[in-house]
Amino acid sequence: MFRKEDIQLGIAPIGWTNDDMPELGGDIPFEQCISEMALAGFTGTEIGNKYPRNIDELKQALQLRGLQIASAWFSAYLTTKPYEETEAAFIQHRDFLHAMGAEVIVVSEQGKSIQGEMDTPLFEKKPKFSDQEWQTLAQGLNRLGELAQQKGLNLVYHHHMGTGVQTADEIDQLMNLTDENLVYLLFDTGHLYFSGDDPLYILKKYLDRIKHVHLKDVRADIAKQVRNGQQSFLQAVKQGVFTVPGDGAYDFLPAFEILAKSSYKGWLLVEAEQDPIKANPLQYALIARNYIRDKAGI
Ligand SMILES: O=C1C[C@@H](O)[C@H](O)[C@@H](O)C1=O
Ligand SMILES: [Co+2]
Repeated sequence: MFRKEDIQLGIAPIGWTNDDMPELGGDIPFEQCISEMALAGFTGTEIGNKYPRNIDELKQALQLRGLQIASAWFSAYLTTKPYEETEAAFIQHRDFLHAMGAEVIVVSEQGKSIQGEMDTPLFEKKPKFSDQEWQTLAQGLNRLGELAQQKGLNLVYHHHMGTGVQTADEIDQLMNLTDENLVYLLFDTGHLYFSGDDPLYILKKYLDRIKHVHLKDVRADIAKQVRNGQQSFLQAVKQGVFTVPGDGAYDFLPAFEILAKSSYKGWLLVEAEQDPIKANPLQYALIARNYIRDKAGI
């Protein structure tokens, strides 16, 4: 279905160790994490907090296992802090990713976000941006997008549960307000499904602006409990709302077909944060790898 030369397959470290909740997988060493990624058949990864920040050390550890850095998450605070603060941090992050050979920078606006708050109900307390905040966010992202391109990278915006850019309407708003040649989109199946939106609506509408993909599946019964029980994002993750493709409720086949027919070239990155005690990371990485081989033909 996909042409092998167009696609690189990666997996995020968040199934081994969760940066937001170190109690999930805090004891799993970095080397075990990246060795198991390679063993499961992946050739790339994003960055977790256990990864060495020394460029040569990180490159060597990855090269030994045939892995590359696909990208790394960047938290922007454009709506709540002076632009210059976000810009200074972004430049450092960009230069690190450039040195690591990545081609995209994952950006998420964390101003007003509740995704890291353990007791804040996800659906009831979801932030909403004012008109002024939307303008500030869009202008700031355009400027960051330009900075990314100065080093040959593209900014891909990560819509995310518990943030001001979560729903399909909010993604529409962001895409309308930002420059299509500076701000691109990261398509994350799990966040759209959990939000109650149709991932295919976003995929089809913004196919030309999607430059990075996170493959995340959802356990629908847990998603429903979280919504009805007024639980937080972190509580949802702890309970196992997310899992790898092939283990949850989302059928990836239509999305794979659309991407394969499009001009998409880049990463498909499995990302399934869950408790590694309940879901053995190597076992789940293999479930994902086999599912992708079966459904996407790569
Ligand atoms: O891309 C992501 C990065 C994680 O830190 C985040 O919480 C997760 O849900 C995600 O999609
Ligand atoms: Co993601």
